Amino acid sequence: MSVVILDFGSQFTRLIARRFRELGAYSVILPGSSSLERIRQENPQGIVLSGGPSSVYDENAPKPAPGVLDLNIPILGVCYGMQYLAQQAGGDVKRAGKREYGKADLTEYSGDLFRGIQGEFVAWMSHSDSVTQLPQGYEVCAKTEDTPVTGIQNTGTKRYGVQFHPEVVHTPKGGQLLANFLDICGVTRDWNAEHIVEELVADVQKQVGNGKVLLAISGGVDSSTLALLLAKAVGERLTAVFIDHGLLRLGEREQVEAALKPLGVNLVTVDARQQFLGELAGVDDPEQKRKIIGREFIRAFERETAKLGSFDFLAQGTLYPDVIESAGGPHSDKSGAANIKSHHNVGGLPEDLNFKLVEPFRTLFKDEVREIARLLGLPEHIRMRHPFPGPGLAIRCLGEVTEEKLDILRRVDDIFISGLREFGLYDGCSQALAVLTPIRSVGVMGDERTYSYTAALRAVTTDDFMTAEWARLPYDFLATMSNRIVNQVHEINRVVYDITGKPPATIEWE
Ligand SMILES: Nc1ncnc2c1ncn2[C@@H]1O[C@H](COP(=O)(O)OP(=O)(O)OP(=O)(O)O)[C@@H](O)[C@H]1O
Ligand SMILES: O=c1[nH]c(=O)c2[nH+]cn([C@@H]3O[C@H](COP(=O)(O)O)[C@@H](O)[C@H]3O)c2[nH]1
Ligand SMILES: NC(=O)CC[C@H](N)C(=O)O
Ligand SMILES: [Mg+2]
Repeated sequence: MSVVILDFGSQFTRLIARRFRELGAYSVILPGSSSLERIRQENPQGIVLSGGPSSVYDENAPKPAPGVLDLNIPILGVCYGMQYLAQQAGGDVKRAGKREYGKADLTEYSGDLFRGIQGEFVAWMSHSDSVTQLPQGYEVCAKTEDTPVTGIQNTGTKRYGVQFHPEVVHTPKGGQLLANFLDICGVTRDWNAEHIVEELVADVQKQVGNGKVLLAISGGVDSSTLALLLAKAVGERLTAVFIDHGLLRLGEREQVEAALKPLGVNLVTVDARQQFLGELAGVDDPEQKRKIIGREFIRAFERETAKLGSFDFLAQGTLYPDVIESAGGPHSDKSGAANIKSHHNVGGLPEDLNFKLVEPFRTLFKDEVREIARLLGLPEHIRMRHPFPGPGLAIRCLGEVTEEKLDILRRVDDIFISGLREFGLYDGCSQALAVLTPIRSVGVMGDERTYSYTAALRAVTTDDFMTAEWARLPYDFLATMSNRIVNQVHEINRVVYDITGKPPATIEWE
């Protein structure tokens, strides 16, 4: 039993599934054009038609397969999905006079979808088309000032539509609306992290059969959690490989080895410092750096495979944000989204990959992986560790990466991160980092002129790393950090704090 989400290309389709998971409901995302037979295999109790970039009146507008709308189960259309429902039932959809983008207040709302919801309802909008004529059998159940038809319902056939996106966090009461839809469908809400683990274990076993799995492990949250999951799924047929690419932080190799030991996973550490730094020499373009790192990771795994015996499968702790940001690359999803940066484990992978990838977390978000980690008993200090990107300090050393710059950055980073812990601020940030910029500026120290590098500090708060706010760290703390860095790292004479959110910036600088 499930809810089937038909995807018409919205950026937020995965968020619908995510909200259902949070509400304890099992859902499956299928392409919008899936056949009726395929949809029936999932035994759905309800269907969601997602949003999407097309307009329903376009000649080639994507549509659900014939018969889907005749299924005798509740259907919720979101944005494009609502416009499609309205059009199919004989209503009209046109480019609106007033487009809505961002937050809008519902001026009126009522009906089954809004049961139990009171007070103001802030709805996040992203549309240029609107339902201009209500189809027969439907009534309006929500309005905004600019869009008189913002919600529609046909309680007889149990067809519902909303013009806004209930799945995004910027629609604060959207979760309640989706919960109401689940109730209308009669979905039992007993889906939880335990089920997810069972399902992931079964999927891995099905994919891998009797094969051997090499796990790319970094000591980070995702790959450490994956180690525990894979140990459950394939037991002894698992070998974890940790690459020291020379781009790690101060003392990180020893710390990771010590932290992973108690997990009881068969761990091999590979010293690939020369190889990575050699390949990166002279390269200053961020995308090129990322691609080189992605490729060298794979080459390092291949060399280990040659030593350790054959491995068909390479497991990585890839998450959904890595996939969506790497869109368009050789190992990314063909979602039509823009390429923001090639994450080393997705868009940065070489075309000639000789492993089959095992990536059970590919559709999940960080906080969900942390829930799985809790269930699998990952120690808290690993579970709540800030993420550290696979390309490591290479993407925080802007421009060309050299041993000298890495050494400077390591010392700055260590002062900042230890400082956050010392002042009890580490857990309040989702991620913190230091960047070595290529900017040199004039300073005065000990009455002498200096002409040295600028370091940037960055700390953000976020749930899912898709969007982020810069952390409001106390001025006194920042002052202490600036002081310590300039005093202890002689190559730095200026420290700045990054006060940009994501968007418009990203978390890493490259
Ligand atoms: N030094 C490394 N050695 C081996 N594999 C690595 C290394 N760094 C990253 N990886 C692989 O790349 C994947 C993606 O890295 P990413 O940093 O997103 O995840 P993570 O390190 O597991 O967790 P976190 O996001 O908490 O740092 C990892 O899950 C792991 O499979
Ligand atoms: O393993 C990784 N390989 C990569 O290539 C990579 N690029 C960014 N990140 C991490 O992803 C999150 C979002 O980062 P951005 O806002 O910079 O895109 C942040 O947590 C980043 O640290 C990476 N992790
Ligand atoms: N977010 C959406 O689903 C948008 C639907 C349609 N393209 C519109 O502009 O109204
Ligand atoms: Mg990491």
